[in-house]
Amino acid sequence: MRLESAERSLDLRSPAVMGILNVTPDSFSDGGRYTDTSAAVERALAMVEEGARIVDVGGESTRPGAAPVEIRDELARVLPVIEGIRAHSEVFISIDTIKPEVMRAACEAGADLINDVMGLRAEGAVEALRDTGTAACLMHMQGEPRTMQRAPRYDDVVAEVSAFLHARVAACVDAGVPRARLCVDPGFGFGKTLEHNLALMRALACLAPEDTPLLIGVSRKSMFARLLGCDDMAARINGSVAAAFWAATQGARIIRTHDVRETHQVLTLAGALGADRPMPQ
Ligand SMILES: Nc1nc2ncc(COP(=O)(O)OP(=O)(O)O)nc2c(=O)[nH]1
Repeated sequence: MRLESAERSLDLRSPAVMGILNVTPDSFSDGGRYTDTSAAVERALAMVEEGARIVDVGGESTRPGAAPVEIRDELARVLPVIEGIRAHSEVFISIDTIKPEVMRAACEAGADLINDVMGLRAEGAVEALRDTGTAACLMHMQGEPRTMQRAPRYDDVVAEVSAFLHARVAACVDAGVPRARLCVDPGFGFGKTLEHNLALMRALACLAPEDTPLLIGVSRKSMFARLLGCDDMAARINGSVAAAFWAATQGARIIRTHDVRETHQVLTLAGALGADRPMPQ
């Protein structure tokens, strides 16, 4: 399995680690740490050394209640960082944004993947993907960041999230985007209760369209606070890496994480055990 972009191709026969680089002042777990461009580029290169095969650059927090960011401010945050990483590394770079204008500019600056928590539903987003020739991650969210966690409700969360991911892939393919450039993500914590998140974790192997890589992002999320009783962010790493191991056994191909070294070690173990592929049903 591979994920194709205009300039690079990602081999996903074994799961890839996507290192999170939030260049925001208010991201829920690492906000404010990498607002200086050189510090952000240094962190990106360090994550590559630790085993990241994708670096996910985000300029706008998507946590519940986060303040929206103007296009010009988001561009000012992400473009220098993408250019700086590209000047030093051939690593796959993703841009975590919902705005088509930011997608286009980031891809121009060297990004290979559009990571859109809205599943490319904004007007012009699918066209931006088609025109830039990059890859994309299509994520499910119920509602919008400001309100999504107020009262998430589904008749069948697995069926509804899977149907959404199939529909977004079809929409992109119908618009002329090759399937080989697409991956999908159930969107843990994006309009989901703990029970919804756990149901999706149990059903990972059946969420994505056939031959479409599955990306998951549970790193340090509040689902672990409730389940494991660990409010402290650092204490959530055990749940995060255990979930990464589980996801690999269920066929997930990209694991989005703040803790790159630890996640890479866990996925290396999964590979050594022959466990990083879907278990026979
Ligand atoms: N594809 C994908 N992208 C995502 N982007 C942001 C967050 C939220 O986490 P984080 O980036 O750490 O926080 P913030 O949005 O506050 O910057 N989660 C996902 C996710 O689960 N999947």
